[in-house]
Amino acid sequence: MKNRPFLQRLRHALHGGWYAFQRENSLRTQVLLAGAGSLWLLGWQASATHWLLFALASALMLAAELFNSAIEALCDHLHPERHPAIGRIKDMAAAAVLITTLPFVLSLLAPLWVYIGS
Ligand SMILES: Nc1ncnc2c1ncn2[C@@H]1O[C@H](COP(=O)(O)OP(=O)(O)OP(=O)(O)O)[C@@H](O)[C@H]1O
Repeated sequence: MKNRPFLQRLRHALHGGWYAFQRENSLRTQVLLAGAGSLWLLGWQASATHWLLFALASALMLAAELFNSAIEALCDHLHPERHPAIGRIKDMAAAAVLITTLPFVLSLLAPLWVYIGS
């Protein structure tokens, strides 16, 4: 199953993303936030640098959420019963997502800072 053709791997990745999107409320919320953030930057006629920062921050946040969802799904599959260790693992994965929301919010505030400073 290793070293499959690129198009096949791409199909698997898109399938995984779509599965997570259908299953996870928080991923859908973050996609919505990224969309709303794009409208916000459009409204500010943001510079290329601000768009780049926003794109990087959004990609980081969405990727972290996908990893979080994958860890949650793995935990639930391997250990469906409640256990303090599973709770801690899920809490750590959630903390990683929380950290990535900081650059996302900062990337949205960047045009505002430039405006206030000018
Ligand atoms: N099997 C378990 N054993 C112990 N605690 C758990 C277990 N499953 C979840 N928890 C606790 O509940 C919290 C929420 O877990 P859950 O799997 O419901 O994620 P979620 O709220 O759907 O997260 P997300 O919004 O990222 O999808 C975990 O962070 C953990 O503290």
